[in-house]
Amino acid sequence: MSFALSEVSVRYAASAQRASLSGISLAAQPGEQIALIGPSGAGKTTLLQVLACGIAPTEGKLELFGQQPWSMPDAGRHAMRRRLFLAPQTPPLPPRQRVVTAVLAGMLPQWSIGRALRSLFAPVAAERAFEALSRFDLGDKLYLRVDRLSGGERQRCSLARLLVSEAGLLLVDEPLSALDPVLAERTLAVLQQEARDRRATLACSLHQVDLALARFPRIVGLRDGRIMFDLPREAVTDDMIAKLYRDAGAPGGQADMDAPAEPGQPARQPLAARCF
Ligand SMILES: Nc1ncnc2c1ncn2[C@@H]1O[C@H](COP(=O)(O)OP(=O)(O)OP(=O)(O)O)[C@@H](O)[C@H]1O
Repeated sequence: MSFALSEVSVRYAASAQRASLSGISLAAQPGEQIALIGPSGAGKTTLLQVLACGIAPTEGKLELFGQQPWSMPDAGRHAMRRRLFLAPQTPPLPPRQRVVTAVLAGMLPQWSIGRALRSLFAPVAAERAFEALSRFDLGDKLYLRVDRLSGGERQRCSLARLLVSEAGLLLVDEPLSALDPVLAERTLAVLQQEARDRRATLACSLHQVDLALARFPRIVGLRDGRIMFDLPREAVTDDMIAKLYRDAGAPGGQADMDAPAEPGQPARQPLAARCF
């Protein structure tokens, strides 16, 4: 098993009265490709952060590669993080850094401190960065400064980091948000091919539902921190998608349903429970 979440809940200190994830159970075999879909605020980023050991579950259990990272000493958990790669929604690329250095940061977990320091001054594997960037049509940007890139180029530069990593679990958070439809399709194809080539597990959050259904064999629909469905794409219906996104964030959505009922009125059912 690449990962297994059982009954995982997350409450952020800043919004502790409401769980951002509620009792999530989800597991993936090596090599599986899973799309996470759902409205804004559904908990997709939080779920990826939990899988990346960036956030400890408030309740429940996380297993990665058959081990429980939060039962380990810090050093063991850091070692485990080297086996996964999280490409965040907003890439943390230093603006004044050259693209080559930013991409090679994806290799840092494999390098000694000496090699990492040397590479800051003279990139030690520039050809790897060039190959990765070329797969996203950015080979000519190798020595440009990051702040000279467009938003879409920066996003793909961040994904090139994933290509030079050696991770077996690839966690990708909305990788296509700054890309036009043609580039989005090509970029996703590169990510999925890379995952197949290295037999890595890929979990990818997407707002492009059509693309998710067209390209991913397994679709997980999240809403209000809960899994609404976890199905092969052939089993996902238009009705399920409509319900997943219906009234999300609008008055009458989950937040409204959580409000106490008026005296004498029956307690209101959460929206999720009504829909599914
Ligand atoms: N650091 C934080 N502190 C407090 N609440 C947070 C924090 N991060 C996320 N949340 C809350 O947790 C919930 C889930 O957020 P999350 O970012 O996981 O959703 P998402 O599905 O990735 O949304 P989007 O599609 O808009 O990126 C939201 O209600 C959000 O406000």
